[in-house]
Amino acid sequence: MNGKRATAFVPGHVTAFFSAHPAEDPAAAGSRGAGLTLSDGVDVTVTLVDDADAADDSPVALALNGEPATIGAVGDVLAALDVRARVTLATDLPVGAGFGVSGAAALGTAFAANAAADRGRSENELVRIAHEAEVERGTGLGDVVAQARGGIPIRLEPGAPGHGVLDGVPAHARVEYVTFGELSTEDVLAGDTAALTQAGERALSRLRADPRLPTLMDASREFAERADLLVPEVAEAIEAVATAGDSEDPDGFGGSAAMAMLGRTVFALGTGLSDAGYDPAVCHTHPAGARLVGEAQ
Ligand SMILES: Nc1ncnc2c1ncn2[C@@H]1O[C@H](COP(=O)(O)OP(=O)(O)O)[C@@H](O)[C@H]1O
Ligand SMILES: CC(C)(COP(=O)(O)O)[C@@H](O)C(=O)O
Repeated sequence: MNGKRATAFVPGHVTAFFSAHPAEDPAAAGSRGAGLTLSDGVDVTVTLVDDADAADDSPVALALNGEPATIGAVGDVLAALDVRARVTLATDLPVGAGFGVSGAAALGTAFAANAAADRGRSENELVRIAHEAEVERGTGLGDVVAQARGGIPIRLEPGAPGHGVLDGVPAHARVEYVTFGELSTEDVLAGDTAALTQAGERALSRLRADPRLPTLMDASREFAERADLLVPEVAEAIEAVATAGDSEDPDGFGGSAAMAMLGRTVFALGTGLSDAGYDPAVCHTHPAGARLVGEAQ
């Protein structure tokens, strides 16, 4: 066992709305859209493993909150960097529920493996490697570039650095969320995305004309309906938050909830879900993007 290791933190990312833009080159493929990066995220620790210690040919052994797990993009990132490692993910976020955990795992693995194995890649190169892995696995399109940026990213053009163009909503907010279960990103992305993409482009035009949080939330609600993605539990919660929304909310975001793409998850600004009688997880928008948080021999 070589034992050299590094840890990266990557914020979670809920997509408010998106349009899908496939392309042959995975660096050019991606999505347009907008979402919130979250102070709840994923700590990714990469520990190098000597060839002699590796049980088989696979470049990675992955654990998620202490349990063995498989996230294809993580192995692909290690292979791209020619690194063999154990990867451990620690997160409070639900998996498969629209928080971009797979994107965070891929991006955090890229940052931490580069540091642990001293691969000398730049941030843009690492973001591209993680983005390509995520796109090729069909587990996400725009989470990685959003998580590399932080804040409240607007994805104006799809793709990795060199292709994609990002902007942001200059704001900060308390965020509440409740998850009712998983929704398969792979299944939705593999299906017919024409209606979804039309709805996503419309939502993006609205946000570009008025880059403020209330508009982002409103465009997100309209997107979920037009793209026919709303699930009943989430629709009910959005309605309940709207009804309770007249109560005093210190952040002034009363009544604003929307569905996280792609999960059976509702997120609200301020105290929207608490005011509606739910018992949500609470975090904030995250001011910065993915970063290394530690290295050790
Ligand atoms: N326990 C698990 N539940 C769901 N997905 C898991 C689990 N362990 C690993 N995975 C992998 O994580 C991916 C889901 O990642 P995530 O980004 O959280 O979902 P989403 O795309 O909804 O945001 C799945 O594609 C799956 O391969
Ligand atoms: C919405 C999605 C395509 C998937 O997001 P998630 O399910 O969180 O992986 C995202 O990557 C995006 O491009 O906005």
